[in-house]
Amino acid sequence: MVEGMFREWEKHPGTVSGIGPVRPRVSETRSRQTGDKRCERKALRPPGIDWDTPAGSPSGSVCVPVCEILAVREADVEGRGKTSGRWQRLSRRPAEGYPYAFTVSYVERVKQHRWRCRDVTFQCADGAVCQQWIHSIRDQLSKLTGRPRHLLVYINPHGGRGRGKQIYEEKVAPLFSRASISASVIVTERANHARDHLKTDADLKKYDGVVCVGGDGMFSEVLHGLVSRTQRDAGVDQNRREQRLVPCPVRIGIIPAGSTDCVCYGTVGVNDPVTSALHIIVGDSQPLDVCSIRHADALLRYSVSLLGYGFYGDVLTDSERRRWMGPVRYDVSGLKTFLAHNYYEGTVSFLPATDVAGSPRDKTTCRAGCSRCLKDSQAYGTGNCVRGRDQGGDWRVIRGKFLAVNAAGMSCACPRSPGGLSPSAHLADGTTDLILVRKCSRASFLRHLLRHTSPQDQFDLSFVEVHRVRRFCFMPRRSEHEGDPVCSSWNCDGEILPHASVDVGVHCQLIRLFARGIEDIATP
Ligand SMILES: CCCCCCCCCCCCC/C=C/[C@@H](O)[C@H](COP(=O)(O)O)NC(=O)CCCCCCCCCCCCCCC
Ligand SMILES: Nc1ncnc2c1ncn2[C@@H]1O[C@H](COP(=O)(O)OP(=O)(O)O)[C@@H](O)[C@H]1O
Ligand SMILES: [Ca+2]
Repeated sequence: MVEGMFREWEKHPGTVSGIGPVRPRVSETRSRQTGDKRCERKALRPPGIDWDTPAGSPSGSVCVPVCEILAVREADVEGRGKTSGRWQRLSRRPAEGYPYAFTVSYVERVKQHRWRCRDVTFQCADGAVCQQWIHSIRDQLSKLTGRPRHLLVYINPHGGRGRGKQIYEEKVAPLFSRASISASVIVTERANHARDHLKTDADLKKYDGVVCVGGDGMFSEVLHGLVSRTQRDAGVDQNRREQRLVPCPVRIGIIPAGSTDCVCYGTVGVNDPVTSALHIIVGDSQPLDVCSIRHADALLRYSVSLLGYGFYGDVLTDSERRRWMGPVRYDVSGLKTFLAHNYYEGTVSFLPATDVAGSPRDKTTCRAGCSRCLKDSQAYGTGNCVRGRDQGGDWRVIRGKFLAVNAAGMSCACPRSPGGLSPSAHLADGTTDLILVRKCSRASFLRHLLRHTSPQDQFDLSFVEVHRVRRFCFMPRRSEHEGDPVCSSWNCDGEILPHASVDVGVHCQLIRLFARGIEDIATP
């Protein structure tokens, strides 16, 4: 019976609609919105009855890849279904003669890279058949490797608009529990709480992933905690440049609840907590390059998105005093910094990534399953980074007065700038895009800034240059006149780095996120 029933499934692995003689048939397509979740009632007909539609795609049928099924559960036959612990009426009374039912939750793509959890309930005449469906779907799900079962979650209760806890409890925890994922939750009590806990105390063997609920600053804490812990466990001294860093075995999930959320936005395509929770549940994996920032050979910090000196450093320094304003602080500080129009003198030396096919101006964006990341990382080696100063090619040196020196390890797309600082940057190719904005008039700089908000090329300006690099160094010029604003600080993924002189290298694919890159599909 079971074999007959699922024979078709084996022929079409990964699709529910191919189950065969008891293929789900639509009895009603009316759906109703319940917050983020829609309920819909469908009927399963037993073999041989009213089997009029040819195989393929009967009208109204659902075809869901198994890897996008989130959960399956028995449904109540009295016309009520169980949702998040609360009883809830389904849209229709059970069809006559079909007293058994089960509900499948699966991923539905909605607008702009957003995912939603959709429920469909199938009715069934026979209780044993119903159980076989449930067991078979569960069996298929259990064969999917890479789905997390146990997660360690850190929530920053003060990030963004201060809604991290609420977002987790209302939008994320119910999805995790539906997918039978257990979560140990820590609400942080101070800055660096998550970093320190990961560095020393957390029993990482118990978890398949670490999740942070907050902004880029909170992500940065988890990044530092995990990378340091991994190196310590592997006996690697991260302060010694010549040591190759060991990639982190534990994936990181980001539930966006911050002010910019650019790491989430640039790896998922949107900063939406439900979408990110669903990417975690299906066990996505996206490798990410990590820059190490050193000063006099000692490690200062790691960064994955923006490393910005001058304009973005000054915006961040000013914005820290205005935290009480919430995310709008960046606009206020941005305007103030723009009007101040400070420039900084210094020397940038860098090692161009001549061995990669792409360039920052080639308009080939990094998308889910990016072949360029795959090719370039294989050639370069995971965790690898150019170490010796003399290793790997010809350094270039540029001296000048800069409004901004930025390095974008990924696009840095965010709601403010959907293309980001470097729209063609790759998530996992082992390079970072070094953007130099030379001193120019306010009007010219404004033109450059405004282009971040449109498809226009922000690099196509005489005072801007961009290079894809493996490593770079910045050395500020010392002041000769007292009172000159000689040094800015670095904005390192949204954290202030008070050093001006730095040496930055890219470690190819040092970490992995519960994401898949931005999907290149037409959404409904
Ligand atoms: C005139 C409009 C110009 C818009 C230009 C937008 C460029 C935006 C590029 C943003 C790159 C962001 C990279 C991410 C950095 C984050 O790691 C980091 C931390 O995030 P978290 O708070 O979530 O922890 N965020 C930031 O450092 C914030 C950077 C935001 C910069 C905003 C700049 C606004 C500039 C406004 C200029 C106004 C000029 C108006 C003249 C009339
Ligand atoms: N409980 C806490 N109290 C104060 N600061 C915290 C706490 N937890 C985390 N932080 C710090 O808050 C800063 C901002 O966090 P983040 O989640 O990135 O929000 P935002 O995007 O609004 O900046 C980070 O530097 C982080 O280290
Ligand atoms: Ca990169």
